[in-house]
Amino acid sequence: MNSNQTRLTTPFHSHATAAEVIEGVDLTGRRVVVTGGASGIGTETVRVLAAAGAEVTIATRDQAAAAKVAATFADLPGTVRSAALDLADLSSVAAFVRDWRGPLDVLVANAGVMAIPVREVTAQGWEMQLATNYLGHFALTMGLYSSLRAAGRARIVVVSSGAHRDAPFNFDDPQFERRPYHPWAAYGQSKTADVLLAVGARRWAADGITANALNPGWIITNLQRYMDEATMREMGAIDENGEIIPQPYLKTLAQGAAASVLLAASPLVEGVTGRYFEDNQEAPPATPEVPGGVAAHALDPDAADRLWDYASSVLATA
Ligand SMILES: NC(=O)c1ccc[n+]([C@@H]2O[C@H](COP(=O)([O-])OP(=O)(O)OC[C@H]3O[C@@H](n4cnc5c(N)ncnc54)[C@H](O)[C@@H]3O)[C@@H](O)[C@H]2O)c1
Repeated sequence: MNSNQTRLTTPFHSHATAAEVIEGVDLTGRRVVVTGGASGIGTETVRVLAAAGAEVTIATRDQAAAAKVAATFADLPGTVRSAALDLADLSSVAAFVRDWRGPLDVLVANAGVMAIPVREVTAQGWEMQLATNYLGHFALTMGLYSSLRAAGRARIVVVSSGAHRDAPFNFDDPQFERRPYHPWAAYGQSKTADVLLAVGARRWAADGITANALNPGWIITNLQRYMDEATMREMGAIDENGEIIPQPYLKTLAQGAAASVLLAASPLVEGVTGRYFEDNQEAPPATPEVPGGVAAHALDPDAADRLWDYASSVLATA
């Protein structure tokens, strides 16, 4: 959102479900890719889009899990299939792109890893959280650009996180080669990069392609596997027995997938691009006083263009 834009609001409350936000929408014939769709928020996103009639491809490393998910959804009006994709391996991204045929209406860049405790690198030597959450998705988006353009009114949906607020993109040392690695700094930076991906894609508006980012909220999934019990307790997520504490802000999967589905399919956001959503609304600017919101560093168009150039140069040297 820049200063000339009014903030987009929807009739949906923060805990509306994914099914509720696209009630009555018919996605028959719409072709959708959901990365990381074999678990968590991604699976619910797949389910609701296929329930509305979409042809959904789960792009995933785990083919067995994806096959199980697809079998569970066999009775839905749409179709669900799976295809191999490892975002942390450029050759896998290239193979997915090579095998994709025809137009693509919606790309949901959902897959992610969070807070890997010790710096890991990919086959290309890239820091794992940046590579998985952002660089792999950037490569995928670039590779699928002509398919998105061919769809006419394609949408890119990038699943970011509130963690973006703590971490501007560090152009001096994005890969943590000189500064000490920190699991949350790396996660936050990758999620800032995800918002900037949506902002940078405004260059494709003339092709009918829109791109928006979102924070799904806090949902207990496999994502928290690197968080130890002490951290979960500190965050108020679990009690002393390791039981999840019900929180007003904690969301179910059905609620956590709502913003993804809203941005993927709702007519309310037709033509809207380069924005960041939270609790099913376009987020206000983050301030120290109020929790939530979008940090200015994530919507900065200059940073978005600089990051686009950075990612393009990194991919070119791989
Ligand atoms: N759960 C939350 O509270 C929360 C909060 C904010 C943001 N998010 C974001 O939501 C998205 C979905 O997370 P989730 O909570 O459903 O967790 P999840 O762990 O259930 O799902 C993440 C998916 O990404 C896939 N993935 C990981 N690395 C991959 C790779 N290299 N190639 C292909 N796929 C890969 C995993 O296999 C998994 O299916 C993530 O981007 C996450 O950062 C989640």
